[in-house]
Amino acid sequence: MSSQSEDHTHESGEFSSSNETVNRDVVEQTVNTNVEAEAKQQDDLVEWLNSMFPSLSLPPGASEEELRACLIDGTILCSILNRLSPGSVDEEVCSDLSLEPCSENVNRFLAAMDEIGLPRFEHLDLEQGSMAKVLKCLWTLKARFNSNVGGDDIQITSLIAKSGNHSRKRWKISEVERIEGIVASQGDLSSHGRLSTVSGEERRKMLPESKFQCVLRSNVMSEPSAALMHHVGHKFHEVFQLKQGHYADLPPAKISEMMKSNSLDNAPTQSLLSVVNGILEESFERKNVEMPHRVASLLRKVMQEIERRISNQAEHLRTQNNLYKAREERYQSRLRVLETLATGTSEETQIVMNQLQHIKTEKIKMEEKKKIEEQDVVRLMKEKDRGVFEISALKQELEIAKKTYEQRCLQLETHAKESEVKLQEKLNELECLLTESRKRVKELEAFSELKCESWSKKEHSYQSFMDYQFRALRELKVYSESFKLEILETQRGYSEEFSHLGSKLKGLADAAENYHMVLAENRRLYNEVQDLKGNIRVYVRIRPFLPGQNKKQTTIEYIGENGELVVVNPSKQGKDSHRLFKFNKVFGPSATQEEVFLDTQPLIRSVLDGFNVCIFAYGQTGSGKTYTMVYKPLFILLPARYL
Ligand SMILES: Nc1ncnc2c1ncn2[C@@H]1O[C@H](COP(=O)(O)OP(=O)(O)OP(=O)(O)O)[C@@H](O)[C@H]1O
Repeated sequence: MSSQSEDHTHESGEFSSSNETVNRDVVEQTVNTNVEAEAKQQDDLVEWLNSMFPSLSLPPGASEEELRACLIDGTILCSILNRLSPGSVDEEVCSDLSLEPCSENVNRFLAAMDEIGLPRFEHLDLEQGSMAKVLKCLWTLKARFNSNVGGDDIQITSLIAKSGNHSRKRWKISEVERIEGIVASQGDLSSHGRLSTVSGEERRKMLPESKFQCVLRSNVMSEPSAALMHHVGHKFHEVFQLKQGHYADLPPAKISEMMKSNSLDNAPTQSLLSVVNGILEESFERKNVEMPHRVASLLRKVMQEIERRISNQAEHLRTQNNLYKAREERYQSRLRVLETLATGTSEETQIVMNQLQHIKTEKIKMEEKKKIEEQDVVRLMKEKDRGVFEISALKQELEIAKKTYEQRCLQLETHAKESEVKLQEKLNELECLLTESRKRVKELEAFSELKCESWSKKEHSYQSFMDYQFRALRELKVYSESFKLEILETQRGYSEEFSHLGSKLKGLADAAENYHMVLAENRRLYNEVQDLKGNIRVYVRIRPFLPGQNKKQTTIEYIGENGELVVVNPSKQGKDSHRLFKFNKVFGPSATQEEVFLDTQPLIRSVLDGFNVCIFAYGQTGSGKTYTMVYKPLFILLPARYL
């Protein structure tokens, strides 16, 4: 298959040997070409299968899946092989193929293919994925076995060579003989140029001849055609028919004729070599006898012809080598293209695998969902049973309720009849009451008439009272007018008095202003007096004995009115025992808090006048400093004008 597509590509020139960088267009073209070729091969296969097994009735252009469905059980495959090569698969087994597992049939077919030596496929190729390998196998089978005697002979030859002895065991002897007969009928394959398609190893097996003879048989030795051989090579045939020692006896005219003509060019190489061998053997036999000049010339001429052919062969081999190299490069580029395609296909396969994985995941989810739904169904069935049970219970309850309701209705009807009787009685009573009420209404109407009369009398009396009040009101208005006149008169008198008092008040304000001036002067004079009394004054207060103290141990001997104080010192004698001190004032033990405050009161007045004053107490602990300084009713004694 690849060989054909390769040839096709080569013919159409889609791939050139210099196409190192394969661009996308070329790739696409190649792919399209391959796809078209594969589609054609697939159609041919379908046609072939239909021709072999009409019962299959495969549609033209059947898809791979249709072919897979047809071939997957292996029956058709075994039948094909038995048709092409009867006995490849056991007939008895084949007749019972329907009872065999599918894989067994396929196994037999694959084993037979292995024995024959044709390319096979794997089970997986037949079961899933691309059918390319399976189709390729069938195509090869068709190509190899379909070629009969008049068909592609070299393919049959190749098949035999490849199959070897191993495959012959399975093949019928008659079949092998038939094909070998075909090969034998080919004669000299080199003359037809068909051996070139067979590999060197196969060629060696097929033609176990000497290397030299193989060279002679090669088509690249510029052998003359059969027609030419028939036309001009008869002379060499005659020479070849000569017995040893006769080359020297050939007439010179004949040798000249052979050398002058184009016979050498057209003679087969084998004949030329036979001539050389003959001449050489003859010269060896003659030993010391000199070879005739004409024979030597013929030998030289023949040798020159052989050399020319060998050089042509070498040139041809070089050309072939270059051709093979070019083809190899072309194959390399095609391989790269196919690798690129394979990479793309693997990516697509990866995507498909991912999608498959996704589908599997979704399938698992769906199964889980289905399980949940089944559980729901079971639950719903249970709920339904429970509902049915509840409905039956409710029906029973409804029956009971219905009976109860009927009894209740009967009771109510009885009660309604009793109530109706009672209501009738009540109605009678109410009619009696209505009659009585009407009587009362009449009585009340009479009473209301009486009341109306009394109310009319009262209205009359009220009317007279109102008239009296209106009269009194008019009188009051007259009085109020007179009062207004009096008030105006009084207001006038008051305004006169107010103006008089204003003049008096102005005089008083003037007097008060003079008074303030006098008062300021007085204050100034007062503070001047305080200054004159002394800015620093020292007072002494003698604390009385506290309860529990001995009153006889006093050191105060004399307290003068003018601030003199005499203190006695018992530890000293004479004049030094008495000391006289002079202060602004001395308060004795009997002096009260009020007395002390009265003496300091002017200083506090000076403070209120804005002068700075400081009073502090000095003395030993417990001498009465706090007692003296703290005098709570101090402000009560301030003169009223400073408050
Ligand atoms: N003139 C007084 N008349 C009666 N009791 C007094 C007099 N002076 C002081 N005392 C009494 O003497 C005691 C001591 O007085 P005070 O606490 O005033 O002394 P002090 O000098 O302030 O003492 P300290 O320096 O420890 O504060 C107090 O119990 C107080 O009542």
